[in-house]
Formats: sequence, C-alpha cells, structure tokens
Amino acid sequence: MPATQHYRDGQRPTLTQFLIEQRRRYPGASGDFNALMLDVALACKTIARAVARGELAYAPGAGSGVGTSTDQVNVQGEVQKKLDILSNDIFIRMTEWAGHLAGQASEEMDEHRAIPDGLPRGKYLLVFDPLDGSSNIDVNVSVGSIFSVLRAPQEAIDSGRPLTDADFLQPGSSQVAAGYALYGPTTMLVISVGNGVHGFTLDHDVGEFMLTHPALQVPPDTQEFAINASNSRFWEPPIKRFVDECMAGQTGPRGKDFNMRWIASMVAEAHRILMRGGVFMYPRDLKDPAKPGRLRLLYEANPIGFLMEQAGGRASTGRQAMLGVVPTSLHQRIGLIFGSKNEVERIERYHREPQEQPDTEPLFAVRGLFRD
Ligand SMILES: O=P(O)(O)OC[C@H]1O[C@](O)(COP(=O)(O)O)[C@@H](O)[C@@H]1O
Ligand SMILES: [Mg+2]
Ligand SMILES: [Mg+2]
Repeated sequence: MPATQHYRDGQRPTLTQFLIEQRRRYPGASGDFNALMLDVALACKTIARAVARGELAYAPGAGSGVGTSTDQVNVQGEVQKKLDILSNDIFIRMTEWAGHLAGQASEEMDEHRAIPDGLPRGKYLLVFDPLDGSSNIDVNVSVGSIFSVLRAPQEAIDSGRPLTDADFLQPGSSQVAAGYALYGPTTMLVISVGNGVHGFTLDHDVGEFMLTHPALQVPPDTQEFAINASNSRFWEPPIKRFVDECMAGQTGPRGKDFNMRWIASMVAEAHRILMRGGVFMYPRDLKDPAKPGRLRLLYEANPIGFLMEQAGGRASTGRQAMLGVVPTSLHQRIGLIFGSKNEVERIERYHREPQEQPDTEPLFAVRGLFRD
C-alpha cells in the first residue's frame, strides 16, 4: 500500500498525519510507537535550533563557541564537542518520559541507560548518534542525528528485570524503524518504519515536518563515490581495486567517468545518496588493527543500512549484508559500504575475488593518477 494512499495529489501531510496513516496497517497498535517517533522528531527540531543558532548561542569570548571541544572524551576516545553533549541530553530528555522506551544507548554514553525509576517503562529501545559529523560544526557544514528503534526482549518487559547491554545487541534486520535528521540548508527528517523511506522538510513557520519526499528510491547505478582517500594506503585490495577502476574513468574497465565526494559527515552523504544515488565507503582497513572500521554498527551503520535497503539500495561490510551482522558490543565499529545496489554488489564481488587485479595503473603507485 503506498504510504500516502489516503492523501489526494498535491496534499502534503505532516509527520503526525503520516504516522497515523501508517498505523492503519496495524489495527491493534497502542500508539506508543507513533508517540516515540514524534518525541524523536521533537528532539531533532530542538537540536536543529541549537545548531542553527551557532555561535549566537554563546556569550562572546574566545573558546566559548559552538564548535568548541570540551575536556570530555567519549567511550570511543573522541573529544566531545559542546553540541555533542547538548544533543545527547536533548535526545535523552525528550524521549525518556512518556513510557514508550525501556532504555537508550548512544555514541556519547559509555553504557546503555535504562529509563530511570519513577518514569514509566515501555517496550522499545532507542539507539542514537545525537550529532553525526560533529567535526564539521565549527566550519558550518551539514551535520545530523541518526537513530534506530529496536524492541526490548519480551521477557525483559514482562519480568521487569534490569536491562543489559546484550538486550541492545540485535542485528540491523530487527530494527522496527530508523532514520536521521539532517541539519543543512533545510532541516529534514528521513525515516523508515519498514514501509519504504520517506523524507520530511521542517516548515519553520508552523514547526512541523511536512512530507516532501515520499517513497525515496536509490538508483541502482551511479557515477559518484565517496571515500576518505587519505586512508588509501591502508585500504584492502578490493577497495583499492574499486577506487582505481572508478578513477580510471572512461578509459578504464568501467568505461565511464566517476565523480568523487567527501563531506566527512556520513548523514549528509547518506542523504545525497538517497536523493540521487552514489556509493559511500568507510571500509575496514589496516590503519589500526584494534579498530575494524571507523563507523559504529548500532547507531550509524545499522540505521543507515536499514534506510538504504528500504529504498532499494544496499548496505554491506563488503563481506556480508550489514543488517545480518550480529553485534558483539554496544560501540562496535565496522567497515561500512552503502548506496546504489549494483555498485555495492560489485564491491562485495571484489571481496570474494580479491586475487583479481584491475587492468589499470594503480591510483597511488609511482605512475598512478596522483603522481607524475
Ligand atoms: O574524519 P574522517 O576520517 O573523514 O571521518 C568522517 C566520518 O566520521 C564521522 O563524522 C563519524 O561520526 P561522529 O561525528 O558522530 O563521530 C562520520 O559522519 C564521517 O563519515
Ligand atoms: Mg557519527
Ligand atoms: Mg556523533
């Protein structure tokens, strides 16, 4: 059933109206899920406001501003920005109170967080990256929030036992919903509740997210790829091969020219790919053997992977479908490749056939494209 079936052409439903529409598919639904999604949307609107105010939110004075790092380091060993911490607090506060959540986990919290005693406890788990791309805050480039909704194990709900990390370690295929907010020139919320991917634009005049991009589809082919090329010396052979072939363009084995992009804000790259296709790679590499990839499985790779698959694209580690990976820890890192299906499948094929070498000059070799 198309998501907007009950709306006439030219009508533009709000997020609330859209969610009510979706709920018709589940006549027994309690409404908790819709309430949770609306709380997440409210958190995103609030963060959008803080991001948009930028330096104006702070008193004048050196080092007081929006992109300033704090002296706090998160569990990943990354220095937290003021806005990382603020966004995390906003997510926690706005989603904890109404009885739809059992617990929360986030990039910015070492441990999961059970809903505190005294507040009603619900059946969902919310996992989030409150501010993705936060290294871009001080240069005014798009950032975003990413979230994933899981169901708490039924026996934990029934028994009321304390949650454990293990309750969160569910494969991406178990996600009930996922999405992101993008704080760019316009603020957008892009979600999937398991019935396609739908984009909403924040109308600041009325304070509502309006459905502007229903039923997004990632084109299966592309001539655009995104990777941080400064890591090229650490790439594994399948990734080297793929990028070399793209760079060789029309004269190489692909027979067509490619464009390269790198925003260093994955949420913005995911959005571009949902709008016009492309392939994003932050693959497993040899940079730091202790870190099998840069991005985090539960609150970056899985929600974006869910959106890609729901939009007809693909998300993978290179070796297996992302949504099939069973997590082993809350902050697990993983190699992530997503976007246009045919390109992601090609990269997966290169992982299965690493011995095959491209018949092009390697990108960074002595006589490669980046050297004379
Ligand atoms: O600095 P690099 O290596 O290009 O990494 C950029 C990547 O790091 C991230 O910013 C990680 O997310 P956080 O900002 O939430 O830590 C991604 O959005 C982005 O793709
Ligand atoms: Mg992130
Ligand atoms: Mg972050």
